[in-house]
Amino acid sequence: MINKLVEKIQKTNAPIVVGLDPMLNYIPQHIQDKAFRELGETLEGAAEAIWQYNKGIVDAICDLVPAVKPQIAMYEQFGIPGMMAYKNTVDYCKEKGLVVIGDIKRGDIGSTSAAYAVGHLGKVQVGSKKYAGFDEDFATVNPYLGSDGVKPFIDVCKEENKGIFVLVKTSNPSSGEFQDRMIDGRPLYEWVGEKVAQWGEEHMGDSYSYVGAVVGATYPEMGKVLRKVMPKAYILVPGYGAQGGKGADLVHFFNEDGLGAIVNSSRGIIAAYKQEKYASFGELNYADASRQAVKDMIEDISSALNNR
Ligand SMILES: O=C(O)c1cc(=O)[nH]c(=O)n1[C@@H]1O[C@H](COP(=O)(O)O)[C@@H](O)[C@H]1O
Repeated sequence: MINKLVEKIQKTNAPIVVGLDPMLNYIPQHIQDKAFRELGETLEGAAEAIWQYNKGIVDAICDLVPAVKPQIAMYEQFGIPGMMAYKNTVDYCKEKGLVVIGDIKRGDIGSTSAAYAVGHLGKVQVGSKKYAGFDEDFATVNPYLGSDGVKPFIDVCKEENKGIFVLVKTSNPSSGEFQDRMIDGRPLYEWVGEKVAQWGEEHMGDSYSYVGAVVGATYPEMGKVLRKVMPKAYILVPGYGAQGGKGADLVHFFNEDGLGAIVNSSRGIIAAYKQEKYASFGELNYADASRQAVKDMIEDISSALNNR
């Protein structure tokens, strides 16, 4: 999967992942009205609205980008119907040839992590049969329970040729509360980055590891250090757009070959039609606004990389 991701990034020339983090208040009124007419103002109605909204966006952007990252919380809040919308989204994106990064941020004690890994990336044994559950291509993993929580994911990744992105330095304002704490003269995120590089050696693709890292666009200086600490880890970089990250902040997350990082934007793309810049598209053409926002993001990142 890491090889497929790298190939698709090279083919599209777009080191970009579109975050599918649907909130009801981003969903155009006509989509909500139709779903509520059919299914009522219910969890089912909300899930249908999310699914139709996602489908419109995916159809509009699937030829431009290599990957999408559905954030499971946005679906989970709508209970079982929400989870069905998540699964439909994962399957639809895969059908469209997109690499799917399930943003599930799991991590627990060993046996529990193993169950999460099987449920999202692997196959569960039922009697003599095996079934895939959610079947994403990659998942995000929280490593702060230590190796026991991460290793089961790596084991499943080896069996299934799938990958993970391990949280190293997150984009949120309070991420430093714990992650920046100095331990033996180095911040905790650097220790975690070093561990990611070691875990990564266990499962290498052609040029990058199946074990990637998450480092927020909002901390470019730390990104620069972490790029060197984990030379073979693909870095998933959230925080672009809505959280303030810009193309110019991102250059050090990439290796000299222009590879090594993939930048996420969720609200900045999927709710683009709500921004003044794209308002002329109108609510009905929300997906065209998302397409234009993707093109602008590609341009912003390529020109930053060309000018470095
Ligand atoms: O793992 C992530 O994707 C993630 C890590 C991180 O440090 N910061 C972060 O924002 N994210 C996710 O990236 C997405 C950012 O969304 P926007 O701010 O709307 O682009 C959300 O799905 C977050 O959960």
